[in-house]
Amino acid sequence: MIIAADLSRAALRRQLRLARRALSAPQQRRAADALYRQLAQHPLFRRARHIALYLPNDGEIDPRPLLRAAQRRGKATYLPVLNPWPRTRMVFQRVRPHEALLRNRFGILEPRLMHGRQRRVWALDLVLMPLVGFDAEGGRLGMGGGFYDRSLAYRARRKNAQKPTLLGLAHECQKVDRLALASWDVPLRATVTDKAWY
Ligand SMILES: Nc1nc2c(c(=O)[nH]1)N(C=O)[C@@H](CNc1ccc(C(=O)N[C@@H](CCC(=O)O)C(=O)O)cc1)CN2
Ligand SMILES: Nc1ncnc2c1ncn2[C@@H]1O[C@H](COP(=O)(O)OP(=O)(O)OP(=O)(O)O)[C@@H](O)[C@H]1O
Repeated sequence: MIIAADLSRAALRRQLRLARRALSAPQQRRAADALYRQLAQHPLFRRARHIALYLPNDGEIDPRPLLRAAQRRGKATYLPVLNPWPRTRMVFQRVRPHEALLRNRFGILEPRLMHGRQRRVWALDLVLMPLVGFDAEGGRLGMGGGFYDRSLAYRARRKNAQKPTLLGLAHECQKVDRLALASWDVPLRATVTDKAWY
């Protein structure tokens, strides 16, 4: 059975979530600024016209400075929205600067579900992904819902699918030496932290 592996994954998640939640408000602000400086002038960000981001939750590094920069530059910006049915599905929906947001079942802010504003993942240029842990080989440990993995599952079947570029965003303290990849894990092009690119 795979219980031992599952347990260590769960324990790893707990530790890493504690570490990012322990960051103070000023540390979070500095990290968000530093992340912005790592990415805002990078060609992957500058060239992308359709970009998915997220709104920070549970101590995640805050990509809102990048969200605002993308909107200022006239890019289309998207946020993940959980589907009411099937509950395992997540879609990417366009979000505009002062749009009202609602809390989903995990307490994360998201736009109100509107089918006409959704875009298929493979038609996005860049997806900036939240994560709990990462390694330098493109490994990503998420919250455990499998939402990103499922929405990107087509990549495993079409290995040469180039779009979208996947970048993890994280605090430096979320780095681990090596994550065991599950069969459904979709490798990241890189993870960007407040300190470096991996
Ligand atoms: N900011 C952000 N938005 C995101 C994600 C994310 O990781 N970060 N997601 C990435 O997938 C999706 C939401 N996935 C999530 C999966 C589990 C939990 C969570 O907190 N689970 C609780 C227990 C479940 C419950 O409260 O009912 C927990 O683990 O404590 C939260 C979000 C979509 N939006
Ligand atoms: N492509 C897929 N098809 C079906 N089920 C999947 C797929 N990807 C992941 N899952 C399911 O989702 C569960 C959670 O996966 P995993 O622990 O890798 O999520 P995660 O990457 O941490 O979460 P998230 O992507 O939401 O941040 C797995 O146990 C698996 O059953």
